[in-house]
Amino acid sequence: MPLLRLDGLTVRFGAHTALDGVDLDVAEREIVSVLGPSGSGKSTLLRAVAGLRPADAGTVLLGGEDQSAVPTHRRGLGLMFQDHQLFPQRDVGGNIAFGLRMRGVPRRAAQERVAELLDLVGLPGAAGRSVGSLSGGEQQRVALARALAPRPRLLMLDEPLGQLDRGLRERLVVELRQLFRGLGTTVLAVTHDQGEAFALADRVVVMRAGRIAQSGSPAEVWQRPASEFVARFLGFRNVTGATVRGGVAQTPWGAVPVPEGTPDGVGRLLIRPAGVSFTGDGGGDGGADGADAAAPDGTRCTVTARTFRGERVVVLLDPERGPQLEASVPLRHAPAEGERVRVVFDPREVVPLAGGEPADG
Ligand SMILES: Nc1ncnc2c1ncn2[C@@H]1O[C@H](COP(=O)(O)OP(=O)(O)OP(=O)(O)O)[C@@H](O)[C@H]1O
Repeated sequence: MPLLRLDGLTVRFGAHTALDGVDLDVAEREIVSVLGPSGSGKSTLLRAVAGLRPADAGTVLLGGEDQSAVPTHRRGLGLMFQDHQLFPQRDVGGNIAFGLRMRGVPRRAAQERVAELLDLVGLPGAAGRSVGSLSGGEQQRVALARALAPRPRLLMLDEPLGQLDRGLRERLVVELRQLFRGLGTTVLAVTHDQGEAFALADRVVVMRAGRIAQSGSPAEVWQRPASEFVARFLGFRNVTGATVRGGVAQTPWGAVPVPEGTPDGVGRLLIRPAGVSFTGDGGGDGGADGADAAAPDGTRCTVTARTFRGERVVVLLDPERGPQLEASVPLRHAPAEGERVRVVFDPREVVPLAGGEPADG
C-alpha cells in the first residue's frame, strides 16, 4: 500500500480547475519532486494533501485512510512551506520544539530532540541562537529541523531552497537527499528548479495545467520526455515534425536515424543535444573522408553561440536548412563561434514524442 494515494484529486477556484483529477501514489520512503510551469497546480497539490485546501472531488488517502474529515494538524505531516516562516521572537530551539510542545512532549524530551535535530541538519549547539542571527541557509536548516521534529510520516516541502543562491542550493540538495535517505523519510517536494528536483528525487512528476504530464525516475524523464510539452519544459529545443520510414526520419534538418522499433508515420521528434555531433568541415564539399562517408547527410551549420556548462559546451547552430539546432559537446570538441561545421545525429539520443500537441515555439 502506498503511503500517500491521490485518487482523482480535483480542486477548483471558481471556474478555474487548478487540479484536474490527479492520480498519484507515493510509496513509503520515496522522495517525489513535483515540477511544472507557474500556475500548473503544484502548490495547490501540496495544499490539498495537507488539508489546507479542500478537494472539490477525489480523495487523499494517507496510509490507506481517507483524509477528507482529518484536519491538517492530525494528518501527521511535516510542512516546510514558504509562507510558514520561522518565529522571529523565538530562538532556534524554541522554533524547532514548537510542534513538539504543541503535541504535549515534555520539555526535557523536547530539548533532547532539538539537540538531535540540530546535529542532523548540521547546526550543532545552535539551540540558543536567535533566528535573526542566522544566514538564509541556516534558517532553511532550522525550518527543516522544525518540520522533521515530530517525526512526520510524510514531509512536504514547497520550494525548500527557493530563497538561497545557486551554489548553496546545489550543496544543500545533495545533503537533503542523503538526510532523507538516512532517515527513511517519505517526501513530496515542489520546486521550480529542475536541477534541484532531479537531484533530490527518486521520482519526478511534471505537471501541466492541473494534470500530470509525466511521472518517472529522473533518468527516465530526462532521457525520454513523454511529450513535446515535457521536452520543452525541460529546456530541450531540438523538437521537430518528422516522417519516419524504415528507421529514418525526414526532418527539416535532413534525414535523422531513429531508435530501433520506432513505428513508421508522421509525428514529433526530439533530438537531445548530446545526440548532435560534429563531423569534419562544413565549408568543404564533404563526403571524402571516412566519417563523412558514414554520414552522407551531415547537415551544414554555422556556429552562432556557445554556452559553457562546466565540462560541456552547449553550441547553438544555424543550419543551412531547418530551425536552430542545439548541440552539447565536451569542451575540447567545441567549435568556435562563426565556424562552419557539419552535424550528424545519434539515434540513441533521438526520442519520438507522443503526438496530439501543438508545437508552441
Ligand atoms: N486562492 C486562489 N484563488 C484563486 N485562484 C487560485 C488560488 N490559488 C491558486 N489559484 C490558481 O490555481 C492555479 C494553480 O496555482 P498553483 O499556485 O497551485 O500553481 P503552481 O504550479 O504552484 O504555481 P507557481 O509555480 O507559480 O507557484 C493558478 O492558475 C492559480 O492562479
